[in-house]
Amino acid sequence: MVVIGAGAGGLSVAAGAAQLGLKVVLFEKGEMGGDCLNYGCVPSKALIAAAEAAHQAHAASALGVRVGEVSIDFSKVMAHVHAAIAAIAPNDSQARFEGLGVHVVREAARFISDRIVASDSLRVRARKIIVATGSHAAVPPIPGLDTVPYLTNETLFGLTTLPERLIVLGGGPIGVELGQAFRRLGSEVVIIEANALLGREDPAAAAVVLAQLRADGIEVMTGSKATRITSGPVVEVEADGQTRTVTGSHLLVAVGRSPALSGLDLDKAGVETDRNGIITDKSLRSSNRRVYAVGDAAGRGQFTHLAGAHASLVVRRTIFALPVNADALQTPRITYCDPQLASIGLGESEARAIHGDDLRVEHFDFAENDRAIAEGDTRGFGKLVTTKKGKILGVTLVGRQAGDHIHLWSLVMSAGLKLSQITSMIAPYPTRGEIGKRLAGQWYTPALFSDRTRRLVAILKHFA
Ligand SMILES: Cc1cc2nc3c(=O)[nH]c(=O)nc-3n(C[C@H](O)[C@H](O)[C@H](O)COP(=O)(O)OP(=O)(O)OC[C@H]3O[C@@H](n4cnc5c(N)ncnc54)[C@H](O)[C@@H]3O)c2cc1C
Ligand SMILES: NC(=O)c1ccc[n+]([C@@H]2O[C@H](COP(=O)([O-])OP(=O)(O)OC[C@H]3O[C@@H](n4cnc5c(N)ncnc54)[C@H](O)[C@@H]3O)[C@@H](O)[C@H]2O)c1
Repeated sequence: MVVIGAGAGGLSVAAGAAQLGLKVVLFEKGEMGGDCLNYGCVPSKALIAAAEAAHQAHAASALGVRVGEVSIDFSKVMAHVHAAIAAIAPNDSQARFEGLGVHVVREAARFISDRIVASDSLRVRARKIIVATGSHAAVPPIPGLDTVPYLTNETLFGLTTLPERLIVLGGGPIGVELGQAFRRLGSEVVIIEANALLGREDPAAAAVVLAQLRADGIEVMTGSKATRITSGPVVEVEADGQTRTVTGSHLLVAVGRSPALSGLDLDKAGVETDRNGIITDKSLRSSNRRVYAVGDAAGRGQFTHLAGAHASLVVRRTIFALPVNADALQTPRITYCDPQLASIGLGESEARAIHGDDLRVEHFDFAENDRAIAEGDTRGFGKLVTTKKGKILGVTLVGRQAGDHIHLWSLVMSAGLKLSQITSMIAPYPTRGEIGKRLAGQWYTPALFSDRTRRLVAILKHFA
């Protein structure tokens, strides 16, 4: 087996296949661990941890805790970011994978034919080839952008001084997480978003995040398109037919991701692609029956946990010849801003577009959750969307640590559990996680306390 790319997806396939006794050649042209370890999840969450600590220090006075003046030592913050990468790196290292029996080649790979892959020093004829080359920051064709220096996720974590005024282009998960982190570390931040902030998520949940970003002092411009960029950087922005300029000290481009497929010579292998990535069937197989795609390169979503899920499907399919279905995966999505926004399955409007009136929506505010009250942080809510018969279609949670509380729903949806199984669970008190059981319980409330049930109880009491 040949695996191209040693990120979350490629490493998981390589580890699984090698431990099952296959001969595996793994090509990696950059850092072992790919985007997640080096330029994505790990450094961003380490930066967010520092920003959160600064924010909590400021917020402590509301709970009666006085903290002295809070100041940021940016070089120490960055040292923490790089220490987190270094602590996790051994898991993804060349030495570890060679120890598992993988032949690791630190070179760029490309297709020579439908089953031959080559790098500068090696040529391999493979039975199965897994493309796990990930994605990179999309650079939009905004006039002038190519004439000014700008940051992407690949260069941002190399900063040695805190940006004075950071302009963030794009209000998706990357722009929101990093924009808020830099604001809380002391930068002035402007987020320029062409449409709605976190536009793929429930609008009411995104509004809770938007309110917090503004309370943090971030200037969030929604419905605002960057139309020209000149040095400064100065960004010309169009909104509601008006043009205004935004000036900063640094510019971060976070307007989406493009699959990293250039230089692979996929046409020589007959592998078809579209703008999202390699076109695959439900078993993640491409138009070439020997070639599979996983992770960001497969264009089915961009999450480390999804890349890992793809890897296990590909191992099952290619090694055990078992049927698998990547179309049926239920993938949780979490934006690690504060408050966190976590969701799985369909949002309310998507569900309505598919199921029309055959829909029920349960809503529960953290303001009614005892733990949230005790913590003095009642921002956010949970929303459960089902069919009228109770089939679970999706869940959105927005609030402190919402990401940890979407796990329940990930299990429920992937295992096809019923709402009644959630209500029969004992949820420990007082936890924010109780919101899951409350949403499920609320679904039964109208039927439980209906006139019909009362009439039934009136009859039963004569026999009890
Ligand atoms: C700032 C940021 C924050 C993120 N935060 C999160 C998060 O909190 N949670 C989450 O789930 N996801 C997060 N993501 C997304 C996550 O990083 C990606 O979904 C994940 O890394 C995809 O894994 P992958 O294996 O598909 O690709 P990658 O991790 O990108 O790995 C691909 C590898 O292939 C190599 N490669 C490419 N072409 C070739 C070639 N021709 N030959 C040899 N090697 C090649 C690359 O060098 C790279 O190492 C974040 C992304 C960013 C940018
Ligand atoms: N916590 C996580 O799991 C996490 C964190 C970061 C990234 N990711 C993954 O990486 C993906 C990419 O994130 P992203 O935020 O770069 O992309 P995105 O596509 O999710 O959001 C980009 C935003 O930029 C806006 N935009 C596009 N062109 C613009 C322009 N010219 N001017 C102003 N705004 C413009 C879009 O409207 C969109 O809202 C995510 O969708 C996610 O799958 C995950």
